[in-house]
Amino acid sequence: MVTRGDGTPLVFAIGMRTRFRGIEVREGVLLRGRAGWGEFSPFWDYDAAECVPWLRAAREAADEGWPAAVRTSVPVNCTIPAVGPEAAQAVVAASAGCRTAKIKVAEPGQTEADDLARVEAVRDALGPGGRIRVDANGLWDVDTAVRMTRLLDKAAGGLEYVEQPCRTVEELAVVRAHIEVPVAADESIRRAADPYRVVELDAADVAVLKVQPLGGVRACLEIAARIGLPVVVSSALETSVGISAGLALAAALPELPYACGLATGALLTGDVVDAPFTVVDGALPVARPELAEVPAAAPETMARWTERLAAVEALA
Ligand SMILES: O=C(O)CCC(=O)C1=CC=C[C@@H](O)[C@@H]1C(=O)O
Ligand SMILES: [Mg+2]
Repeated sequence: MVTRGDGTPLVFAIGMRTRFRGIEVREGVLLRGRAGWGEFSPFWDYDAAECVPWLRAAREAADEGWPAAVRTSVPVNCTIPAVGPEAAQAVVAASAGCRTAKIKVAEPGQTEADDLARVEAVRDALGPGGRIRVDANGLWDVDTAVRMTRLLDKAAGGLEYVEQPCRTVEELAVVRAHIEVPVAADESIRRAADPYRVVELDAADVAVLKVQPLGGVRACLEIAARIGLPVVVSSALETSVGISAGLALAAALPELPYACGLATGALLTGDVVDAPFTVVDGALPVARPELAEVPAAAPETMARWTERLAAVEALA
């Protein structure tokens, strides 16, 4: 495991610009190997066993590197947290040419009217040619998912897809049978014992692939080759170290029919590399940036991650 000069692991803690996925600080550990740097940064609601693929992804990045790229640039979507209409339009305006927007909906404590207003505002900012997808993170029941997808489809002037409208694969299948909007499976793949059940149950049109939760670029390429659905690459809100792994996956996929959710560096107030990824004309370059001087995290944060890493390494 890489350490700072004094033998402590390289733990980072970076503030989020906006609360997203219930977090306000993004933490993790950077590992160095002969191939470069890897990022191990599972969210804290993952237990040690669920963190094993995250560690495998970090070790793949650090020790092996990634398969050959078939493209040098990846189109990306902008990611819009559960913010008000004006703030949502500001994200689109600052997205440096993204033609696709993914909008968080079904945020706990917010109303359906909040979601409809946010989606309408994004369509207004994006213009008629842009693509809009929404992500409910599995928080709707089936009836709400059917009703809200239809309403959001109208508010958006057409949705590209609805991501994880309900929690279970069975529920996704029922919703999919009752709506016109394509369904993208995310948690039903990355937190599932069997990621292929979404196909067995005819529950999704699109598969979302995230490198860390699914165990690395090669593991994701295997799912992409076997699942028989078009895939979209999405981040786990990583620093540019972790994003470079997502870009390596997007670069190695034979087909890339959707803009990828890899511009999430915009959600962080800082980074761990000298030249953080910056969107140009709605795309990111396939690259592996050099590490900067990473400010030391607080002692209790260091201790927490050192303990977590040891616990997961014991299972890996
Ligand atoms: O896909 C994107 O546009 C950005 C990444 C993103 O939306 C997410 C990252 C990590 C966990 C979730 O909060 C969320 C998702 O569910 O896809
Ligand atoms: Mg999602």
